[in-house]
Amino acid sequence: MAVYTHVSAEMMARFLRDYDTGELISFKGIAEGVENSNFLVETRGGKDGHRFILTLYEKRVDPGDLPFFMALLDHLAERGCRVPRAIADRNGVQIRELAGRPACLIEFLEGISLTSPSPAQARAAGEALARMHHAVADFDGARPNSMGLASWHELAGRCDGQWQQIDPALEALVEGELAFLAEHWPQNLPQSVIHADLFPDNVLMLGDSVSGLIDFYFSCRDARAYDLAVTHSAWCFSPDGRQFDSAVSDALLQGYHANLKLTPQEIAALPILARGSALRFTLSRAYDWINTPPDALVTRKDPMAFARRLIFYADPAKAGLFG
Ligand SMILES: Nc1ncnc2c1ncn2[C@@H]1O[C@H](COP(=O)(O)OP(=O)(O)O)[C@@H](O)[C@H]1O
Ligand SMILES: N[C@@H](CCOP(=O)(O)O)C(=O)O
Repeated sequence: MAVYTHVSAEMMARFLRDYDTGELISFKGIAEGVENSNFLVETRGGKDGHRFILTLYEKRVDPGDLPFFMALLDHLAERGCRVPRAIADRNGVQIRELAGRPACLIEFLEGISLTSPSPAQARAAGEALARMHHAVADFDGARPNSMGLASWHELAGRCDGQWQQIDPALEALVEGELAFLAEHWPQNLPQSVIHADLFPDNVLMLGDSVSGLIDFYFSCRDARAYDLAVTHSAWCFSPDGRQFDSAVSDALLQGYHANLKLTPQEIAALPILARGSALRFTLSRAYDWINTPPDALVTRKDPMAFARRLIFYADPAKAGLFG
C-alpha cells in the first residue's frame, strides 16, 4: 500500500470544505502505487461528483513540476484523451497542501489496472500511447527527464556498497550497462512530451478498451521512441521478468504503429532505448529497495524483474525484436 503520509478524517474533511465536492463520507489509502500517497475519497451532495483520488506528492515529485503535470493533463483531456484532471477548489486552485505535502484532488476514472495484459489490451495501450503522442504535438510545456540517462550514474552511485543485499550479480550488470549506454545512447531522435512510466498499472481498462491513462508524474520531454520502449519493457514480460510474451509485444507495437509511424532511425534505436528503460527501472527499484522507510505502507518492487529484462534486451539474438 502506498501511503507515506497519514491523513486524519478531520484533516480530510477540512481540506474538502474548499471544494464543491460535498460532504466527506469515506476515504481509504490505496493499495497500489509506490511513488505518492493516494486515497480514494467518497463524498455526497456535491456538484463535482462523488468519488475522487486525493494524491499527496512524495519523494520523487518536485512541487515545482506540478503546474507542468496539471497543464499537461488539462491539455490532453481537452484533446479527447482519457486522463484525470485535477479538480480546482472554489478559488480556482488545483495544487494545494495537506499534511505538509503538496496535494491535489483528482478526477476518479473507472477501470481496472491490469497485471497480466492480453494481446488485445496491449494493442489498445499501444494505440492510446500513440494518440497521446499526437495530442501533445501542440503542448508547449517543458520539463527535462529527471530520470533520464544523466541521472542513472548518480542513482547507481547512491546504491554503492549495497547491491549485495539485492543480488550478487547486480553490481556488475549495472556497471557494464551504464558504460555501454553512455557510449551508445541514441542522439537526435524526434522529441515529444512523453509519459515515461506507462506500466500496465497506469493504464485503466474496461475489457479490452482503455478507460484512462494515469500517473503522469514522470512525464517530461524526451525521445518519443523512448516512451514506446518503456511501455514495451513494462508490458511484454511476466511481472518477474522471466517470460517474454511475443504476442503481447507484437500487439503493442502494431497498436502504436497503426496510429503513429516511427521513423527508421527511431525503430533502429528501440533495442537500445529498451535497454535504457530496463536499466532505469532496475535502478529506481534498487534505490527504493534499499531506502524505503520501514514504517511506509508500501510493497517494494523487485529490481531483479527489470534486471532480467535488461539481460533479455542485451542479448544479440533479440536484435530483430522491434522490426
Ligand atoms: N484518477 C484515478 N482514477 C482511478 N483510480 C486511480 C486514479 N489515480 C490513481 N488511481 C488508483 O491508484 C493507484 C495508484 O496510483 P498511481 O498514480 O499509480 O500511484 P503512484 O503515484 O504511487 O505511482 C492506481 O493503480 C489506481 O488503482
Ligand atoms: N512503474 C515503476 C514505479 C513507479 O510507480 P507506479 O506505481 O507509478 O507504477 C516501477 O514499476 O518500478
